[in-house]
Order: sequence, then structure tokens, then C-alpha cells
Amino acid sequence: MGHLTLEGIGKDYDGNEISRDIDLTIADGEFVVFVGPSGCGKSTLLRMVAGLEDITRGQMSLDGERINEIPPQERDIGMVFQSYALYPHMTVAENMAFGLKLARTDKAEIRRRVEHAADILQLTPLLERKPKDLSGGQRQRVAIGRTLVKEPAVFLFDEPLSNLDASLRVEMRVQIAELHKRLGATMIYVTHDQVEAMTLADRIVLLSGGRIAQVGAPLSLYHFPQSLEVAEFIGSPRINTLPVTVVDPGPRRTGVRLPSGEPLAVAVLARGLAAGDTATLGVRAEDFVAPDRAEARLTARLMVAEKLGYETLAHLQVEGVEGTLTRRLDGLAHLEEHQAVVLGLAGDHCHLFGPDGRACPRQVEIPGIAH
Ligand SMILES: Nc1ncnc2c1ncn2[C@@H]1O[C@H](COP(=O)(O)OP(=O)(O)OP(=O)(O)O)[C@@H](O)[C@H]1O
Repeated sequence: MGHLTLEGIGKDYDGNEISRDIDLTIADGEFVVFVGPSGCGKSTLLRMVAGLEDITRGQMSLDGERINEIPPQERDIGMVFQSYALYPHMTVAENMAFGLKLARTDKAEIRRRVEHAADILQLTPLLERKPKDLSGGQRQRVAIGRTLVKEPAVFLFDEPLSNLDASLRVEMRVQIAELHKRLGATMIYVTHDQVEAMTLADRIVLLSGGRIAQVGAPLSLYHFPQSLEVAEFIGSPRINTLPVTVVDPGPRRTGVRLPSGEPLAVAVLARGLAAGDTATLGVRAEDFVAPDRAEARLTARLMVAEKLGYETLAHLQVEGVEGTLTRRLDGLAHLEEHQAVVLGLAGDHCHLFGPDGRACPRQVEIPGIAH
């Protein structure tokens, strides 16, 4: 079992509150990813779960038992670190067995567990090699193996792929997802890479300034972000934002005026907004619509077209909007530099954020995705 409960967890360093008001329940077998910008407190929270940091406030329980005071080695929790720090003079098998030997585990049992972990991680042919004779990905698999042999109820991963190159990261990401499916164990994974978070997580916990900004399934955070901060963190390219003025805060649609002066009825509840307020319209790169289906239009000029083969990212300048907006187009779109482009907007495909950054609740249904 690996059912974790965090209630009112907080952490201070030298009188500074680093983590605060963390309330979170992680179900047995769930894959949860802590994500957020650098310094938001992801590692601190993970290290508190591991027992490597004291908890200043709140209660942490594993399978109903309080674990605040239980030392790391006595928690049924295993951690895979960013730097895999294998012992260079030991073979792969010895590296994996080391923790079990220290814990005086029976020799036959150690052999069984090492062989089993090697089989799962495809390390069997490498068991007698030394770390210097392994690739980066293989070393990372040994580091995972070292944790796997402990057979913990909860696996913690602290940015385990950040030392690997891009293609290896993708490969290891798939292997970690397969490992989770195969073991069915509870896993908590820390990363600042939102693609890793989106692809691995059953649920994402997005942290900001030591607090939870939003918890939910990856696509819920993508389609129903509760704040501008979440909307901007989740999704690549970053969500487009433009300043608008609220003209009609209606009950199901909110009328706004675009920088071009055109009106648009956005499918959101105008909670807390009044006519005359300045708000932020959010439009994902794929959510612009063809001009003939548009409810409002923006005239833009193409600055740069990034042709990625399967899609083109058009970076566009719009009068009255700072920076550029990005529109995603399928395939190799035919675009000329500086050409005029009409960006079509539809109220169902936009987000609206108030002056405090809070999202106005969207009044749209997306099949299979919870609000
Ligand atoms: N031992 C410590 N003493 C004092 N402050 C610390 C200590 N460890 C971390 N902090 C501070 O706590 C905050 C959160 O750090 P943490 O490492 O948890 O962030 P993070 O989200 O994991 O960042 P990153 O993605 O850069 O690793 C930071 O401001 C950091 O400087």
C-alpha cells in the first residue's frame, strides 16, 4: 500500500516560509508530478515526504500512520535522485545490492531482488559492469534499480532525467511510465519540465511560491486553468495573452473589447469583474479559428515562421499587443515573412483572467475532461 496524506504541511528555513498550507491526498498506485518554476518548493516538499527534511507544520501520514517523526530509512519510501552517484568501484549488481546488504537482508533474497529489478529495467546483461562502462541512460536505470530492490510502497523521483540529453530523456520517460504500469506503485515525481509532467502524471500538483496553485489531471489544468499563472506554465508554446476591457459581465458569456476595438463574447462567468475592468484574454496557439468562423478578428503581421515539419508555429505581431502571439498551424503552412494574417477568435476557445490573475470559470464542456 502507498496512500499518502499531507495535511496543512509547512516548512520554514531561517524564519522564511518555504512551503505552506499543503493539503494533498495521494492514492495508492497514483503517479503524481510536482511541477513549477525554479524555487517554488518542489524538492523541499519531496524531501519532506522522504524524511530528509523536518516538517515545520502539519501532519504527514502513510497508509493512515503518522510519519512526521519516522526516519527516512524506516519509511516505506524509496527515492531516486537527480545525480545518480553510483559507487564507481562496484559493479551494477553490487550497486543495486548495497542498500539491502546494509539492511542485513538475507543473501538469497538480495539476489532474487537484484535479478528481478535487473529484469524489469533491462539491466541483466550489464550486471557485472562498472558504472564507467555504462551510458547515461543505463546509469540512471541502475539508480532506479537501487530503489526498486527496496520494494518501497512509494517511489520518489527528484528530477531524475535532467542530466540526460533530449532524446534519452524521452526514452527514459517512456520507461518510467512503463515501470509505473508494471509495478502499480505510488510514484511522486518532481520536474520543472511541463512536458514530463503532462505525459507522466495521473495528477499534476502545480506549485508556486511554496503553495499549491492547482491540482488536477494534466488536461484539466490545460483546458481549465484556475489562474493565469497555471495557464502560462502548462502548455508549449505558452498561452497567448492580450489585454482586453470588460464591457458586459453577463452570466454565461462575458463581453470584452479587444485591442482592435472589436467586441467578443467570451464563454466564461465574469466572477468578480465589472464593466470597465481591464482583464487578460488567453488564447492557446491552436485555438485561433479560420476567419470565416470567427466571432472577432485581429490583424497581425508574420514575424517568424518556425517550420517543424508536422506543424508550423507562426509568431505574429498585433497592434496594441506587447510581444508576439503564436499561432499553431498544421503541416508546412505557406507563409511569407511580414505578410498580413487575420487571427480569428471564437468565444468558446478563449480564457479570461481578472486583474488579480484568477481565471473566470469557463462555460464550455470538453468531453472526458473534468473542470
Ligand atoms: N537548506 C535550505 N536552507 C535555506 N533555504 C533553502 C534550503 N533549501 C531550499 N531552500 C530555499 O527554499 C526554496 C525552495 O527550494 P526548492 O529546492 O524546494 O525549490 P525547487 O522548486 O525544487 O527548485 P528547483 O527547480 O530550482 O530545484 C528556495 O527559495 C530555496 O532557496
